[in-house]
Amino acid sequence: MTTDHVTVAILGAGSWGTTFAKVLADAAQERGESIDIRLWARRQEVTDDINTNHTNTEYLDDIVLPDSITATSDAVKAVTGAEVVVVAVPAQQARNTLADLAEHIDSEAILVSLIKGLERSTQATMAEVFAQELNLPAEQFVVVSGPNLAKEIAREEPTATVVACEYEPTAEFIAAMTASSYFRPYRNTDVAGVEIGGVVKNIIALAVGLADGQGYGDNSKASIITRGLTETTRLAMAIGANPDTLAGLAGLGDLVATCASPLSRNRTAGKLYGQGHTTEEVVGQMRQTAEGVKSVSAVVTLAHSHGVEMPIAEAVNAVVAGTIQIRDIAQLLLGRDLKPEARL
Ligand SMILES: NC(=O)c1ccc[n+]([C@@H]2O[C@H](COP(=O)([O-])OP(=O)(O)OC[C@H]3O[C@@H](n4cnc5c(N)ncnc54)[C@H](O)[C@@H]3O)[C@@H](O)[C@H]2O)c1
Ligand SMILES: O=P(O)(O)OC[C@H](O)CO
Repeated sequence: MTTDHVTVAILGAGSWGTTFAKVLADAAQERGESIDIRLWARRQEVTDDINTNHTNTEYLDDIVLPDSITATSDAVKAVTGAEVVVVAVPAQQARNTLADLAEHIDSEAILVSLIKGLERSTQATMAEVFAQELNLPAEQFVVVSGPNLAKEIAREEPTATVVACEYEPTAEFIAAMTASSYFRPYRNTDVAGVEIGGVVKNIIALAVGLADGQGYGDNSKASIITRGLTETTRLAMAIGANPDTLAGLAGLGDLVATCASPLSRNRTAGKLYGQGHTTEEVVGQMRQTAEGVKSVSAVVTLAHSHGVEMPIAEAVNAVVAGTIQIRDIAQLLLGRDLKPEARL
């Protein structure tokens, strides 16, 4: 696999899909290689903004996008002939999006998931959804996940990430396509660990936002982050992941970025809950995807099926479902049986 003259389709021209297009374009330019990036946007006004002004103002303000990115509202046109297909739609839309395009995606194409969510109705990871819908071998599935707040990356602020594939040469290829002066990818073969890290950190960020909305300070938030990492790691190990992955960029790294940043949509949604808003009100106010709200019930169901204890995720699930009063959460978590700190 060579990185020169690659044709890439990106499905989803929101914050991260558009930013990732810029990452690929800038990396190719730095290597002195050409790349053809077709970004699929559902709405014509987004397509027009990208093609005419080289901006995606709705999601990325006045960030200028490289010329090698073209937008189309025709998803079939975007994926036809693409050697790499990147998927950046919300998790609950992944299956339908792939099913609609399955016959047009090249059987040898590499599929890259940027998604940090589980499918709510099946508790499937994106690795599972992609494999089921495209009959995709593990060697062709890559997940990219890490402390990657899109707006910071679009401004070319330095960051690292994880590019995971069970077949290391594929991860190596996608890492080579993304590496640039502001974006440093590390390879990993632990797809399950990388995916779970990205999914559960959104739920922990909701909990941190909740604490914020309640007016609690840094001790409460540090406690949630630390114990949140413990329960994330427990779930990841139960589905066969390597605990080291969760101590890395796709676990701890992303957890810190998301829980600390006012840019995080999950943390912002959590804060609204903490201020007393209902799920209907929170979803109504959020203009972008907060995956944790949709994924939390699936995470809790998955944890139950593996006999894994996840008290913070359980509490967030109860808040999202509207079955608990916000003021009762602290006592729900602090009133549990005392036990040794042992991490796992
Ligand atoms: N924004 C970030 O900083 C960031 C970083 C890393 C990972 N992610 C993950 O990337 C994924 C996408 O997030 P985002 O931030 O780009 O979201 P976003 O809300 O900014 O954009 C989502 C995109 O999906 C499209 N979309 C919405 N519903 C759709 C449907 N029914 N069918 C097809 N397309 C649909 C939207 O039009 C939009 O283009 C999420 O899983 C998120 O967790 C986001
Ligand atoms: O804005 P959030 O909460 O979806 O988080 C964005 C990224 O996942 C951070 O790595």
